[in-house]
Amino acid sequence: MAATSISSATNKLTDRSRPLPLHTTAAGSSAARLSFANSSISIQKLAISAASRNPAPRGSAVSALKTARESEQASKPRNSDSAEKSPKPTVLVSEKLGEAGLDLLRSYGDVECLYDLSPEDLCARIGEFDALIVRSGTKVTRQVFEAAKGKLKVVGRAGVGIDNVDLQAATEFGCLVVNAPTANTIAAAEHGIALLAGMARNVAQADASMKAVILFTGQWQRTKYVGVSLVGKTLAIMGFGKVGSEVARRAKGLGMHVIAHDPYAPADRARALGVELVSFDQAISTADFVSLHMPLTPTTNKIFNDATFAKMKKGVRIINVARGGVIDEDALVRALDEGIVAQAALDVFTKEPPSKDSKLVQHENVTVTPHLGASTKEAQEGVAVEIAEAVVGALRGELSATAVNAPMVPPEVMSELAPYVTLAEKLGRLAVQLAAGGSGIQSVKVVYGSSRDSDSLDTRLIRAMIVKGIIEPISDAHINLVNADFIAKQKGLRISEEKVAVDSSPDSPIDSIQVQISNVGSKFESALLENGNISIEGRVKDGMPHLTRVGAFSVDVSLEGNLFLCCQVDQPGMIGTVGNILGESNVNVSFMSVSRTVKRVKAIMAIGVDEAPDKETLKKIGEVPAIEEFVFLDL
Ligand SMILES: NC(=O)C1=CN([C@@H]2O[C@H](COP(=O)(O)OP(=O)(O)OC[C@H]3O[C@@H](n4cnc5c(N)ncnc54)[C@H](O)[C@@H]3O)[C@@H](O)[C@H]2O)C=CC1
Ligand SMILES: O=C(O)C(=O)COP(=O)(O)O
Repeated sequence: MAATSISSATNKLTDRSRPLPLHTTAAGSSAARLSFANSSISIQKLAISAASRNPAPRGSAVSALKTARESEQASKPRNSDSAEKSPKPTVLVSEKLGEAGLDLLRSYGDVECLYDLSPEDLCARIGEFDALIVRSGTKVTRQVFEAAKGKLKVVGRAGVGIDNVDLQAATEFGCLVVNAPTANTIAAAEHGIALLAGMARNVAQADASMKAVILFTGQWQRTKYVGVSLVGKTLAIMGFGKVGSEVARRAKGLGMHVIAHDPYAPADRARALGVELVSFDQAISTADFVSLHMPLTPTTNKIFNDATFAKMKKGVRIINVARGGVIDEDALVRALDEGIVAQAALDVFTKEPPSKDSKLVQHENVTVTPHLGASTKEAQEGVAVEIAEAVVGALRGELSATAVNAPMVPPEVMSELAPYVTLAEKLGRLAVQLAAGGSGIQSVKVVYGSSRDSDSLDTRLIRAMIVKGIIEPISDAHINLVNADFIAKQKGLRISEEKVAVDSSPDSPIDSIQVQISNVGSKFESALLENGNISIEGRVKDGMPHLTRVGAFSVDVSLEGNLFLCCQVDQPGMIGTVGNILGESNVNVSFMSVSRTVKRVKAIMAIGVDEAPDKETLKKIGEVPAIEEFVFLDL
């Protein structure tokens, strides 16, 4: 058997006492259950936590999987009270959004448009909403997530840049962040080209001066605004992504020589456009025009500063339609004053709007626009629909393709893994209940038996659910795919994964899942392997999760209801004895499996029960002389 290590998440955080500020879920809400998996947990819960107490969209353009809610509604009587009273999800739109997007949102939830909210007002109102849709003007800070008190499930950024959203805080609070990355690309590129050409020919300055001069003196100044030509000049595109590539394409059409710097851009895309990828220094030192198209990140923050301006060709011209923060604005003013930078055309600023006395905005060699890159009618309609679809999809429990802070799990992987999702959570729950109290769980190993190779086995979903199963019973955390790894880290839980090659049908992604907890004692010592790890293993059989191994014992019991594990002397009459005690207390046995390692020495019984036995019943079982140990587990 070949074992392959898949991945691991490690951390050393040990503060177990601090409650995590996570939102509450409607765990157990029937509305949040997936029908296709016979599953008692939901992808909704998993992706965004109980976000789906909502009716199905009416006539919406959202392309989506049929939701659990829809299936459930369909199977309910028409006049079902609970269905009628289900509140619609609430959506706050805090900046101007195209009508088509608003219509789509309104077809699904209750939408409130509250433009120009102050940060305080946003915090005061946010607790009423399941979703928030913003553009670049709303700062979605940690305070906003705190004020949401767990209600907020998704933040939709109607545009590309998500630097105004505190992603770390969103992740910690289990809130999904989605953006609309494609609909404004052309608009931003066209604005970049407009600024490039307008700056080169002093269009804005000439326009302003002509209006002012004609009004007051009637003069006609033609010599002051002599420009520079673009043809044959070198343009450096800094950030060769969607917008950068489109600017490059257009600049080529203007006869410019285009080079680009982007550490992550594929060379073939550049080659296809006739663009040479060069180093940062080569780009800035050889270009006549430098156009910025990278995101604002800690790495790119003020990446254009005194030192970088000093490396530029004297008389360089700069265009920025990306983010103001990539430029040290004071350094740019100095470079303009010294003539290193001849001109700058800026759509974006470190602080928006910039202060009234901004030297940069006032500079005579600077052309400015108030963050208009995405502001075309076409782009705004497109962005609005793109973000509305993503937000509605997220509220319906789908993992959006534009999720910014969650792993993207394609729908086909989701549906294939759905039965294992249930199994994974139950194994996590069982494993943690087998751990002896008092000692913190720090190390969990998950072993997947699979005939697939590691690359085609996407285990993020499964891992998240194991984490959920382990952590939720012992804390107040509510775990979903967004925050599972983060919370595991917070709790000091190291999860390592291993794949063991087995000869099973390639149609099923996973044959078995084994969860091992190391370095803790067990309440049920028979669950320990020789290496001292608590170990349980499960499989999906006929779509249902089964427990198939406890420690070294093979069992086979469907994971439904609750579970007894008994270890007893392997002798006749044990099944009857325990069965009688349960029967006398009206506890119905649903499944039973007996396993032993050595005949007449030791055996274990795994007994599924529909009802939780009372204390007296448990006491009676404990008093059976041949029973060495037993544990009652809540599934
Ligand atoms: N002014 C406006 O209204 C608009 C501004 N934008 C901004 O334009 C920028 C680009 O947007 P897209 O092209 O859609 O994003 P994108 O993600 O497609 O492209 C960004 C590119 O920057 C590259 N990059 C990252 N770090 C870099 C670094 N240190 N040096 C060089 N390149 C680096 C990435 O590899 C990526 O290829 C973003 O900042 C976005 O917020 C986008 C749309 C409208
Ligand atoms: O999409 C982006 O990154 C933008 O900068 C556009 O911003 P806006 O939505 O126009 O505030």
